[in-house]
Amino acid sequence: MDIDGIRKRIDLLDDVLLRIFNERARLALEIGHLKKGLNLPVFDPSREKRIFARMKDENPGPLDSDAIVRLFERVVDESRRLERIMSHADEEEN
Ligand SMILES: O=C(O)C(=O)C[C@]1(C(=O)O)C=C[C@@H](O)C=C1
Repeated sequence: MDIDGIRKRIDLLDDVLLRIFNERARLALEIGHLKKGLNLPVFDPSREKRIFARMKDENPGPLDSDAIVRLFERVVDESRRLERIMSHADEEEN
């Protein structure tokens, strides 16, 4: 396949990633609301460790374990950020 053909396939995958990143973020926000109601902290390091360990175990490559962990750290970091923004916005409303 030529470069344009491969780029079209990458664009399609990027569309899927975009949808999935946002769907994941929405679920993290739901957890954020529940945690707020239960007075639990946003940051759950043991849960994050389990996510990274599971993704390393399931990783088929060619990305190596370090790359997978870096990517998921980024994703989870953004969920945490969103949960905190939502939590502060709730506080300002009340
Ligand atoms: O599972 C949670 O407790 C979440 O808040 C979601 C999430 C995630 O993005 O997966 C985000 C922050 C936590 O530190 C752990 C995991």
